[in-house]
Amino acid sequence: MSPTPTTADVLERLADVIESRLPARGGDPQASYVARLLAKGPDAFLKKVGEEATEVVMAAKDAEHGGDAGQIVYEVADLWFHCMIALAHFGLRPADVVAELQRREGTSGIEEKALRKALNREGAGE
Ligand SMILES: N=c1c2ncn([C@@H]3O[C@H](COP(=O)(O)OP(=O)(O)OP(=O)(O)O)[C@@H](O)[C@H]3O)c2ncn1[C@@H]1O[C@H](COP(=O)(O)O)[C@@H](O)[C@H]1O
Repeated sequence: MSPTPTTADVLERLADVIESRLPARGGDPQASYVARLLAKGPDAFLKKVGEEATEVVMAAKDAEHGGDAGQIVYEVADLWFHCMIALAHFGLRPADVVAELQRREGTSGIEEKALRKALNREGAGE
């Protein structure tokens, strides 16, 4: 029996497939949705990122009013997928995002925001 794939396995495998669709890797826009978006360039896939983010918001608002929470999963999957296309275009991997989240682990958002404000004030010579 094959082991259950971890979240990281699935993201890494998808990132490999997306990378294989890059124009520099010979991705075929006739045969692949990812290759088609990558060939069109950043405006095309960034537009999709914006649209999918809006769809996540709409699904969450629906769920708040008694709609199906499963729809949020569906829309977040679309959003992550299109974000991964953007990452691939810029030579980045899901592991880079995970590393950034790991770096933030244990730092309260409130603390981090206060530190950022203090640094900005210092930078402005206040
Ligand atoms: N995870 C996905 C995935 N999620 C969503 N989509 C596609 O994303 C597209 C956009 O979704 P929308 O809901 O916005 O659909 P739409 O409004 O018809 O799209 P547009 O006309 O605006 O482009 C749809 O065509 C979906 O099929 C995906 N297409 C591919 N993958 C993965 O990427 C791999 C490579 O795909 P290809 O490059 O197409 O072979 C696949 O094997 C999958 O693992």
